[in-house]
Amino acid sequence: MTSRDKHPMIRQRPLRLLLCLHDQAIVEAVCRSIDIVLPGTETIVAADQEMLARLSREAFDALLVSETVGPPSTLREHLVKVLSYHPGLFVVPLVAPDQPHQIHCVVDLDLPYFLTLPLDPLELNLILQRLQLKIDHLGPRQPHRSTPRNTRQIKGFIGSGPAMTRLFELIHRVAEDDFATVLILGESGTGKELVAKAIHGKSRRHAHNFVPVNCAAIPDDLLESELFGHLKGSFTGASHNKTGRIQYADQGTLFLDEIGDMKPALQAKLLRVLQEKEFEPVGSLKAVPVDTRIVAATHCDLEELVKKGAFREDLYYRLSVVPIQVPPLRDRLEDIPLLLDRFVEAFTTERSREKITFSPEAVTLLLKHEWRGNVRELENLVQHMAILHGGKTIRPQDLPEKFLRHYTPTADPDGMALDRHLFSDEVFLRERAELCAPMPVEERAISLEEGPVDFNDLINEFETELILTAMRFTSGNKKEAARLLCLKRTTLLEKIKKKGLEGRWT
Ligand SMILES: Nc1ncnc2c1ncn2[C@@H]1O[C@H](COP(=O)(O)OP(=O)(O)OP(=O)(O)O)[C@@H](O)[C@H]1O
Repeated sequence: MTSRDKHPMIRQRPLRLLLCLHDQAIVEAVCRSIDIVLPGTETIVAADQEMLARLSREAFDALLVSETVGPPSTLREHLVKVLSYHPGLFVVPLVAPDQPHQIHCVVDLDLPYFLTLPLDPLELNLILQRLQLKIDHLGPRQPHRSTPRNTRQIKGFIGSGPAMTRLFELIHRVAEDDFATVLILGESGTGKELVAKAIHGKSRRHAHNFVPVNCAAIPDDLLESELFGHLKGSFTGASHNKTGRIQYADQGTLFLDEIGDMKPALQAKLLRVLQEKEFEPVGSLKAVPVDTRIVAATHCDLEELVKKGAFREDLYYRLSVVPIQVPPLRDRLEDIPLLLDRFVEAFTTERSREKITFSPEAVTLLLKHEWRGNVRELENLVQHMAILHGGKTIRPQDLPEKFLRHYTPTADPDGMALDRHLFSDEVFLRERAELCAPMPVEERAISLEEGPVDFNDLINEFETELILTAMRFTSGNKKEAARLLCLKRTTLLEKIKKKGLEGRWT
């Protein structure tokens, strides 16, 4: 009879432990003790970069963690994140007594269990026994991640770290005050439009229209009548009265994306709407009252534009009553596993495709990427992978080249070098191109020897061909075409309209 059989209250559920330890000798010592004290335990060893990703995706009973070779703050940073995302997890840091910052970290975070280095086998065994007891009394482990503390989550909006928690809090507060103008700042693809929609959705205006206008995608001469509307005959081509988008946003929210691209004459007219709550359609002298909340967004440095005289200072101050900064994805890498889950679920369900999963090694590489295109880049990657590898687990060698800078093929048990070419970007693009016939984007040799070329004409022509290609490829599905081109749907719609391309892809 074993010692466990003598204690009927102790169940025999095998445990799952995550070890994030930075010395192979310590890993071996811990594994030896586990084999003796907790036989049958599943032990997973992870590098510190993949620790958070694994904890988000899989269920573990405990984490044993020691400090990386990185800066001294790493252990604390990791522990703060782990404790806030997984409050029920049994966390045991391994600390060196001659490293005061490590001891402070345990004390400050009020961690009940820790081990000191060098490891004392008796101390280790004791901790492991406590772990078994605690877990058997607490019942089954929580599947996957738990909801972060103090987060007022917003449906469909992924974000778990402190910066996103603050953002959600701000969205709720701004939504309650229904008049203040909001200026959303952040790099392209960080989710500025999602923030604007969330503010609208949480405000009392939610039953009315949310009207987005991309100021960069509409030609300057059309933007005024798009926004404010016009009277029949007010200019050549104005064959009928037109209602402006601002009117559609009455009682609702007008979202002015890329506000930094708005020309000064129009800025003055917008300022009037903000100050007087009324506007005049083009060609009319009669002011129309309007009750709309204006939410603007930009990836530009508006203060810099003000200094250069390209943006009105008074409008800048009017717009930025409440500035909201959306953090870039590289500053919130902990969200990547959650975003992956969400985008896989959304894309495969919407397109009736087989699901994909990302291997821990692939996730580790994603955590090292710079994400200049932010969340939109991640969303596009998921779609790219789901098209190519539906039903499979994505391994490092399946990822596009740009993710492999930190990858060592020798560490790849499957021999990346052998099948890398099968999954490259070029193959993906070729497959996609073959499906898309006829293919209007031709190979073109541009020679400057024959004289100057018109840069704008060429770019314009290429843009047209690119849009037509995407529209043909998606059989006229604008939403899907916008995805393939990494554009917002509204931007694509504006471009199609501006260039008169409607129907030309058939
Ligand atoms: N936190 C998030 N959770 C879930 N999806 C997100 C999140 N952030 C962004 N997305 C998705 O990423 C894509 C890009 O987001 P969005 O269009 O809001 O970015 P943006 O900052 O307005 O981009 P741009 O500056 O190019 O206009 C959208 O499909 C959006 O739904």
